[in-house]
Amino acid sequence: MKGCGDLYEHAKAYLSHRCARWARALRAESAPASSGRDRFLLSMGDNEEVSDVFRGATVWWHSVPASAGRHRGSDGRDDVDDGGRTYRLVFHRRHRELVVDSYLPHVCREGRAVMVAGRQRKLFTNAGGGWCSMWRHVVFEHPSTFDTLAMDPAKKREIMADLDAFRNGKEYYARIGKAWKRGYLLHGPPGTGKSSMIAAMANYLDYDIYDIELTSVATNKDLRRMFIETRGKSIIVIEDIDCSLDLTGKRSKKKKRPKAPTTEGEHSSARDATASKVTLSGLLNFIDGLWSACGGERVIVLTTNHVERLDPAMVRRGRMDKHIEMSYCCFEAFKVLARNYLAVDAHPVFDDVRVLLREIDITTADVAELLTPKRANDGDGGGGGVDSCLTGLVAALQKKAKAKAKTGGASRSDVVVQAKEEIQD
Ligand SMILES: Nc1ncnc2c1ncn2[C@@H]1O[C@H](COP(=O)(O)OP(=O)(O)OP(=O)(O)O)[C@@H](O)[C@H]1O
Repeated sequence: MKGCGDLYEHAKAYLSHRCARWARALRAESAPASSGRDRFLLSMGDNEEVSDVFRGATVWWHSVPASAGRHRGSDGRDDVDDGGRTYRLVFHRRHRELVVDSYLPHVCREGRAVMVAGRQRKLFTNAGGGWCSMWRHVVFEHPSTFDTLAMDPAKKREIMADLDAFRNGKEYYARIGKAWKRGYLLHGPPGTGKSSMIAAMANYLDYDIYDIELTSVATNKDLRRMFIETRGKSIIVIEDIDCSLDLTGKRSKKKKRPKAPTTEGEHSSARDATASKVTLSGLLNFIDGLWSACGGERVIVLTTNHVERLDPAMVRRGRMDKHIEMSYCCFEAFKVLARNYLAVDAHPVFDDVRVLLREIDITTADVAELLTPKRANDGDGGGGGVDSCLTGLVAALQKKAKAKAKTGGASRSDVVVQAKEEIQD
């Protein structure tokens, strides 16, 4: 049946959902006052039977344990099963067309919806296990969404439209003969929201995340194996790709002296990178070699603070299809933060902030921190908390503007600084 590849799983989810609804209805009838919880999971036990009515036709689902033998239909195929338990569907022969053409697709649709609604997304990682190319996971619960992400709304809409086109593009990719995957390169200074963007993308698409610590992957072969073990509907992330390994030029086998690491993080990455035998060509194969087409529906995201350090082969279009610059905080991004952190859309200092942000490079993380209420009731959308956060931000921006003026001459924001000083005098 078209589009019902996981019929057993869909039927199982559908039946659990039906059972739960019936149980709720029964409980409401017998003890309405005690119906506090409305979410619980039920499933059919072995040898149980559940009936269902669809457009006036009654059907019966039987749950058959593995040991009871698998029923082989006239077409030589098993009943709906996962290699263990089987569901056998019984109905009157006059309903055959209705069941095959309408009821089973309905079960698939509903079952899939139940699975999506109840699915816990996962964050997989290979980090922390030494030379380990095994995935371990935790439940993914990052709260970042495109609503909370501070950036230019037009850019945000463009990215969301791009993700929609990808998610709905199965047939398109098949038609043009391209693997169903898309590469995003997120670049920009630290603290501008690259990780937040990845979490927002995962929440928007409802995908799992595979976060690869490249320095913990021993060889190209391990990297390929890890890719094969990832599932569809996932985002595969390699953060800080520029300091993960010395990938520049390894493809051409030139001996390049690695850049001297500057931070402790870069020191340890450099140590691990020396030990890892993953090469640029291994990584390029991982991103879009033949193996990378297996399974489909994968987004690959690379992040870097130094896009200029990356090998052009790695970031060329077709491999990294969309380059997204996460830049310093602009006024539009500030407005998102002000709404989310302080519940304000307008304030007398907004004009000052607009002028200052045009001149001053400040990360979104820094602005977010300055807008974080410092006392319990500050963030309730009114009162002194809002004023003190916003004036604190303006003061910080003015300080930066002054420092910039000292080193680089006057700027438009000096006008604001001067005006403020005049008022204070
Ligand atoms: N664009 C943004 N929108 C909302 N919050 C942001 C944004 N940028 C930064 N932040 C805030 O700053 C924190 C750090 O941001 P994030 O980790 O996403 O930045 P990053 O660019 O990935 O940094 P790094 O390059 O150091 O990994 C986030 O937890 C969030 O609170």
